[in-house]
Amino acid sequence: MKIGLPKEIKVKENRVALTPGGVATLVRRGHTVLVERGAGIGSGFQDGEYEAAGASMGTAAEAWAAEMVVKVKEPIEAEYGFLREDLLLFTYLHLAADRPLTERLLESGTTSVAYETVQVEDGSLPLLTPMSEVAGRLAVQAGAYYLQKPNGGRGVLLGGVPGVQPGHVLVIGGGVVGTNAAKMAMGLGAKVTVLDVNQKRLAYLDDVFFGRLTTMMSSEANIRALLPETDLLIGGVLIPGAKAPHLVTRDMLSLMQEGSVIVDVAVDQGGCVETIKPTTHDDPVYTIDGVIHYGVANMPGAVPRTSTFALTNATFPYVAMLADQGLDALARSAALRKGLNTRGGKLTFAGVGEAFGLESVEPEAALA
Ligand SMILES: NC(=O)C1=CN([C@@H]2O[C@H](COP(=O)(O)OP(=O)(O)OC[C@H]3O[C@@H](n4cnc5c(N)ncnc54)[C@H](O)[C@@H]3O)[C@@H](O)[C@H]2O)C=CC1
Ligand SMILES: CC(=O)C(=O)O
Ligand SMILES: [Mg+2]
Repeated sequence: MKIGLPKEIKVKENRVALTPGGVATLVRRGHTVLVERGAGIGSGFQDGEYEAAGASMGTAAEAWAAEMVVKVKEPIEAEYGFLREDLLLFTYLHLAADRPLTERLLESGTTSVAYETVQVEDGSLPLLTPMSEVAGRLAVQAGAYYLQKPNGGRGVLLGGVPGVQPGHVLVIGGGVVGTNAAKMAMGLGAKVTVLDVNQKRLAYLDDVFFGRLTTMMSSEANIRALLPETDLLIGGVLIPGAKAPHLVTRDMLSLMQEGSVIVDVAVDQGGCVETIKPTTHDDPVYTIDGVIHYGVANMPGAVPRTSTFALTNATFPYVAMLADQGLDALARSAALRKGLNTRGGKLTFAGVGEAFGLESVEPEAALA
């Protein structure tokens, strides 16, 4: 198969979807890989390393002309023109929060497989997990930074010092993002509370962290009770493929202290905080009612050297499956089939259909 690897052009997105090692494996298996010049630079991979791995180097248009394009982030407007009916696109899409892209994928007839909805039998999301680990950990670093007075925050050191209370980190959603955020926050010495609606998850966190954090059922009453004492709120809620529920509403901001910080990692699925909107690494925060909001939708892009390895470790087996088997891979792998979001002008992911009031069909029907 001809596989294209374009350079990411979202603001400060320095990850790349294949390492030179991944390219070498694909070439050994008989595939042709076309890499856009400079695609790996942000992650520390020179063009020469891709050439040595057997790739041809070219322009964005040449990479996009391949049968399958592998990317990291969703196509942004400047890339919409590359979408076409005989293209297989494998990348993060987060369509439930992006109507324009959903429409362009449908109009163009592109076959798109979203990393974040590939789902294995135990219900976990193997291609989202590594980036959620990164983003959960980064959320605490970002939050600690913006809590500092010169950065606009209320001047709280998360770990406190002997004789002074630590900061309080409230994590909503105790999945991968939430657990990694909680670990980092505890590592700094903060007081940590995790909310989830999944009792089993709360029990797991309670067992693993043995009283070092507090778990509570996620409910409006509990959120309202906790907000006045929260210095840093981290949003890590996910209903796979669907728009996130708004658990912190606009009126609740007045319960928070001035200079407290919200990092809503779930922003890529619309966010669990009503007032969050997507921001970029160039301009990551804004303030509403005295509360700093951080809404970067590609947080792992800030640590590309770590993230590219973590992402490609997880994606590569699926890239190889699609390269070797083409669309048959979707027929054979139930996990990959869950990743199918659009095919031949049809929407194949129900959560996206529900977000926009669009009709969706089963992936099997669109592939038949
Ligand atoms: N901004 C960024 O750069 C990145 C964003 N993300 C996003 O972070 C979000 C979380 O991802 P993961 O942690 O991997 O998901 P996950 O599935 O591991 O965890 C989500 C948790 O939310 C819980 N939940 C569902 N409804 C809830 C409610 N009403 N109240 C409290 N908890 C609730 C679930 O029970 C689950 O434990 C996703 O939207 C993901 O796309 C992930 C990586 C990077
Ligand atoms: C999950 C995601 O969207 C990211 O890593 O950028
Ligand atoms: Mg996004």
